[in-house]
Amino acid sequence: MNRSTAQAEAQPHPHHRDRPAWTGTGAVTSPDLGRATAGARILLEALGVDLDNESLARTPERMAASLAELMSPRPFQMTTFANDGGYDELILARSIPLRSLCEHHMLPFVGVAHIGYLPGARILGLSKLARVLEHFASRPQVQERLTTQVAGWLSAQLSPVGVGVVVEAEHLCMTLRGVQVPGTTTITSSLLGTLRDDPRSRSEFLALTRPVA
Ligand SMILES: Nc1nc2c(ncn2[C@@H]2O[C@H](COP(=O)(O)OP(=O)(O)OP(=O)(O)O)[C@@H](O)[C@H]2O)c(=O)[nH]1
Ligand SMILES: [Zn+2]
Repeated sequence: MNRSTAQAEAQPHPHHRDRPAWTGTGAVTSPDLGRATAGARILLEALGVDLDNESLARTPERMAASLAELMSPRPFQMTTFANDGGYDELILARSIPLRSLCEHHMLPFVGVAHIGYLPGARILGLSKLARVLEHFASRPQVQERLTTQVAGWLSAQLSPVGVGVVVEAEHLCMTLRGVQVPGTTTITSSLLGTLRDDPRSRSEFLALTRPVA
């Protein structure tokens, strides 16, 4: 068993260029909750919210803590195993719940991801497919980048034959406000290696990620 840590990636990095290549952009640094609370108070008061009652008095603090929580991925161990049996078919985790924060409005987007790969010499602990999704979702995001970051991470960590990631999500900035189109979901995908280049593998992956009727 080969264990390396993804923990370091979640630590603050003063310079973006110091991050591992697969990190991509957008991981947050250590939050200053005191300053965030003061900022939330200013924001709410400027928006005309009266904080002078028991229920709302601690709302700036809760707001700061909630946003920080949504941007704090849980550290996880990266665990791979030798592909001793020479398994060479798709490994796919379907309908993994997803929550992230739209970086344009700081409102949630929620949905599911289907994450799969065709293994090479190593296979990944299954839970890590969900953990890596949470890892990249827990930061200000756009759905396209989230999708490619998860695929890029799997590719870099496992050197698999192919990788496929499909994300389907509802953006509250689009359904609750702004254009207000409830029920609209956005689908993004990132296919690498054989899953991108070989039409049969590609169709099999995309068929398996379609909603079950
Ligand atoms: N490509 C992409 N766009 C996103 C995502 N999340 C939100 N957006 C879009 O970001 C855009 C920001 O557009 P702006 O015109 O600057 O903001 P806005 O005035 O609030 O726009 P409306 O949402 O149309 O009211 C909007 O079109 C959002 O739908 C995402 O994950 N990917
Ligand atoms: Zn948005």
